[in-house]
Parts: sequence; C-alpha cells; structure tokens
Amino acid sequence: MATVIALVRNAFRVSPGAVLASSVASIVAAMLAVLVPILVGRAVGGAPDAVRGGPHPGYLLLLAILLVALLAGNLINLVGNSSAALTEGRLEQDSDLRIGWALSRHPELSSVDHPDVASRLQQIRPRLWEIRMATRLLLGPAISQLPALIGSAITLAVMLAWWAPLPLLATYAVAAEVTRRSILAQFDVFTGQTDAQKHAQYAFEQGMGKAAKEIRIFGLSDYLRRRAWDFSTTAYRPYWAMRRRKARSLVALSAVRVGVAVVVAAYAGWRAQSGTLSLTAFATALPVVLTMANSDAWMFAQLQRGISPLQWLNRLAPADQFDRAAPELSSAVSSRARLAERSPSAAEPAVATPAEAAPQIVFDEVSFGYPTSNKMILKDFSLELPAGAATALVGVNGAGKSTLVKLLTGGYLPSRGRILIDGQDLAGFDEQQRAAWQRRIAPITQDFLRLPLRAGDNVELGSGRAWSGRIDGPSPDITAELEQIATRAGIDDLIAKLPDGWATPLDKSLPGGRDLSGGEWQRIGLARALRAVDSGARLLILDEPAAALDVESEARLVDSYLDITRRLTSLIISHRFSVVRPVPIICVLERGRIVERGSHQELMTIPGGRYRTLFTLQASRYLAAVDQQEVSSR
Ligand SMILES: Nc1ncnc2c1ncn2[C@@H]1O[C@H](COP(=O)(O)OP(=O)(O)OP(=O)(O)O)[C@@H](O)[C@H]1O
Repeated sequence: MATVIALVRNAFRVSPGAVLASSVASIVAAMLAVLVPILVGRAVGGAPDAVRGGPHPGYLLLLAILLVALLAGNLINLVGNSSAALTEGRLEQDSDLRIGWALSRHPELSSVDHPDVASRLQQIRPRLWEIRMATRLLLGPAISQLPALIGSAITLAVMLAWWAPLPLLATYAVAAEVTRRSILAQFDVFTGQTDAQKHAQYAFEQGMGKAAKEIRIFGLSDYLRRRAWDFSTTAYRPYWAMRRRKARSLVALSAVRVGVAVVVAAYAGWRAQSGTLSLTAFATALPVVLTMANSDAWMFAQLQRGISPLQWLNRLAPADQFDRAAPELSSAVSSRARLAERSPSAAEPAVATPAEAAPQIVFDEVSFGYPTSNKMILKDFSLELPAGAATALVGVNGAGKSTLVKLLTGGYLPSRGRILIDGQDLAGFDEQQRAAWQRRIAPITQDFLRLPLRAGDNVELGSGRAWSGRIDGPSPDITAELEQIATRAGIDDLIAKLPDGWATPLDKSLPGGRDLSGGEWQRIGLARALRAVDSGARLLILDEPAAALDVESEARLVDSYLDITRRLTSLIISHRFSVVRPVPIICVLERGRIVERGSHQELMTIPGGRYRTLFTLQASRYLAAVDQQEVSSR
C-alpha cells in the first residue's frame, strides 16, 4: 500500500489532471469488464426467443447497450492511454530536472565529486524508467484489475456456484506472489553485479568516447571488446541461471491456472448440458472465467520495481524542496509550453556587482585531505593573496595546486584552519553567500568548459548568462563588447576565421559548426574569464592557462597578463616558469606548504633554492635546444 501511495503522490504532483483522468478511465474499464460478460450472457440467452419470435424492442435495446459498452471500452482505453503517456512524459522530465537540480544546487563539489554519488547515479539512473512503468501500470491496469476481479468473482458466484471463483482466485493469488518473488530476486541478482556491469559499460564506452583515437592506434579495440563481453557475461550469468529456475515454476503455475479455468468452464458446460444452468448464465460464466484466468499476476510485482528508484530520487532531490527551491522548473514540468519559452539558462544569475572591490584572501594554517582518502594534500598551509595584486604559484605535479583552487572557490572546505575572504571565514558563509562568492571569481581551470554552443555563448557565459539570456535565442547586438574582449584574449583572428563569426556553433556535429583545437579552446576560456571580470568578478584564477598555447599565444598572454589583471586579485598557476616570471609575487608549493615566496629576481638569488633550481633546469633545456638548432643550421 505504501508503494501505491508513494507512486500516486509522485505522479499527482506533476500531472494531477492526467492522473485523475487515467484513474477514472481505469475504474470505468473495470466496471465494463464485469458489465460486458453480463450483457453478452443476456444477449446469448435471449437469442433463441429473438430468432423464434423476431427481435422485440427490449432485446434490441440490450444489443444497443452492449454495442455502446464495447465502443465505450475503446474510448476509455484511448483516454487512459493518452493520460498515462502524458503523465509518463512529465515524470521523465521531472526526474531529470530534479537530479540536475540536486547535483548542481550546492556550491561545494563534495556532493558530486564523491565516488559513492557517481556510482549510485550510474546504478539508479538507468532504472528511472521503472518509476514511469510502475506508475503507468498502477494508473492503468492495476487500478482496474482488482475491482474487475472482485466483480467477476461475484458474478461467477451468482451465475454458476458460490465456490466457482475460489480456485480461480486462489491460483491467481499464488501466481501473483510467486511472480513478485521472482521479479524481486532479479533485482537482487543485478544489484549484486554492479561492479561487473560498470566495468562492462566502461569498456564498451571507451571505444566510442574521447579515447577512441588512441584505442584504435594502440590496437586496443579487440581487448576492450573481450573485456566488455567477459564482464557482461559475469554480470548476466547469475541472472540467466536464476531466470531459468524461475521460468520453470512460472510455467508450471500457468499450467495450473489454465487447468483450473478448464475445470470450472467444463463444470459450467456440464450443468448447461444437464439443464441445471440457463443459457444466459452459461454465456455469462464463460467470459468471466476467461477474464479471471487471464488476469496478469505480474502487475503488482512490477509496481514494487518502481519504488526503489523513486526512494533514491526522493532522497537525492526531495520533491517538496525542489518545488520550493526551483518553482520555475517545477511548474514548467506541468506546463511544457512555459518550459519551452523559458529555458533554464534564462534564470537570473547572481552576478557580482561591478562596483565590488578586489578581495584580499588569506589561507590561515589550512590543512585539507579529500573525504575519500586519508592523505593530507595541504598541511598547515598559509598564503596571502593581497587585494588587487597578482600572485603566481608553481609546484611539481600533485603538489596540490588545483586542490588549492577548489578550496579557494568554496568547492571544498578545509579540514583545519581558515580561508579568510576580506577577513571573513569562508567556512562560515551560508549557501547563498558561498554562491555569491563564486560569482566574484573568474576562473580558467585545467579542465575548462568546452560547450557545444555558439562562440558568442561560450564567451558570454562568463557573465553568468547565455548570449541573449537563452542558449538558443536570437543573437543580440552585443558584438561590440565581445569584440573588445576578443582583442584582449587574443581570439579576434579566431572569431574572424569562423564561418559565421560569433554565431558559429563550436561543435562540428551541429549545422554550420566547427571544432576548435585545444589551444583555441583555451583562448576561448580566457575570453570567458575576462567576460566574467567585466561583469563584476574580482578574483581571476588562471590554472595552467598556457598549457595548450603555442609559443606566440603564450608570449601574448604573458605580455598582456599584468594589464589583464590590473585592479584584480589574481592567482596564476603554471609549470611554465616563463609564464609566471613577470608576476610580482611567486610562491613555490611543495609537499602541501609554501617553501619560497618572492619576485623572480628575489627567488633567483637564493642559492640552491627550489625556484632557482627548477627555473634553471627548465631554461637550460630550452637553451640546449636552441644551441642544438644553431649548431645544426651552421
Ligand atoms: N577528487 C579527489 N579525490 C581524492 N584525491 C584527489 C582528488 N583530486 C586530486 N586528488 C589528489 O590530490 C593530490 C593533489 O592533486 P592536485 O590536482 O591538487 O595537484 P596539482 O598540483 O594541481 O597537480 P598537477 O600539476 O599535475 O595539475 C594528488 O595526489 C591527487 O591524486
């Protein structure tokens, strides 16, 4: 019963009208399932008299009612199916929007970064259709089946014998219970096989995803295919074995149900033959026996399948919280037209006020380790990013530079110590304050966004909204602003080369679209960060901004860097010493601590210093390459 209530509540929330319509249709269908055999019985029973004496008006009326009942059955089916399809569509949209909302609502990354969340999402997401399937069954056949069974049983008891429906009901109940157990056992087998399923799916997807090129070059396709096959066989083998076992018992049960129906029908035939059962009663009893014997016994078990994905969805994205926090999305589910008019991107973003000053940031004895590991990445880490000044951070791979960015942007909170923003502890910010803090940041992260949108949108998103407020909206006349950013970010030549300029989609699978190279994407990322600065962001974070740039573009970035970061607090992270060299404050991060701090000139004077060693190592390799080139050109 709890399952039924949960499914109905969930469906009624998104589609009350359609839920009512399907429920009414199902109840009417149940009434017709009882009424039609009674009418058929009367029509058959009255047929001999009608043939002998000609059809009298009462008989014709009966036939007319039977005809209307049969036609009404078709109409009711149509209403029920259309309403159920509408409800299903809305449920699908609702669950997608709720998952999207739940995973993106927190400013912290920990809610999505945790392997448990990813694994659960991968496991349950493909099962969301079971909520829809269970709801459809509930609102359709499940509602009509019980009243139809009870009505048929009463009809049979009255028309044939009081005990006649009992064996039919008893075999139905046994079949329903056995099917329920069998279906639930299938889940258990699958739930226990998720690791094998995950491996199989991963191996299958690799050959088609981003790694497809390397997979082919390394000749790994066969290896991946075998791996996908082996893992999927491992995942399915226990399932097949269980299905074989269960299939035998289900076939035996079906045979018993058919046998019972044949015995009851034969008893009716014997009584009609011996003259103790009227033709009307006999003609009514036969279709009733058929209805009862054919009642699907698996339906109620299927209802239960919907409950575990629904419980998961309700835990991840409680419906009442979603309705309160995102009324625009929530109401859009029940009105497709409104959703189409107003895409989610049109939601007003919290853009920082342009007047806001550049922040001062202090890491005060910060220690941090990821929740999934015992290792401390930062230990008693202290650093000041002075307001309105540029600071650079260098360090070897895995030193914790990107982790620092995640902490600074409020994606994670320190395990110990404080991060002070203008003297205020970031850990004390509520969700709204943390989101507002994130709007004051213009980032280029190592895995920067590459959205399959128009070039203009990819840059304009830095302002917190899509071009024109709608991803697919008309191009507004903001070209002057974008042109100015393009010059600063060095993408003016790139935009000029695109067939439709700013309006060119950056994905070659879209009409008129183009693909960009890694370095071109990185320059688009820089332009987006600059757009964010123009919209009020005052902390610029550039994490390896030159990783994909050619020498010329890198030189352009370095030359313009101090100009770009003027009046901003900025943090630039790079392995390339040529990139950090002009920055007035350079910090060297090692084993989770700042071990050196100063300008390039100051750091180069420290004998045996870490910066000096690494800089000399990198510079000497370039010089050796230049020498080599000169020798060979002579
Ligand atoms: N989500 C995560 N969960 C657990 N450990 C992580 C996570 N992200 C990073 N780490 C670990 O934290 C350490 C620091 O990683 P981080 O990415 O901050 O280094 P980095 O200095 O930016 O390295 P690189 O120069 O290679 O980009 C590494 O040992 C890494 O394995």
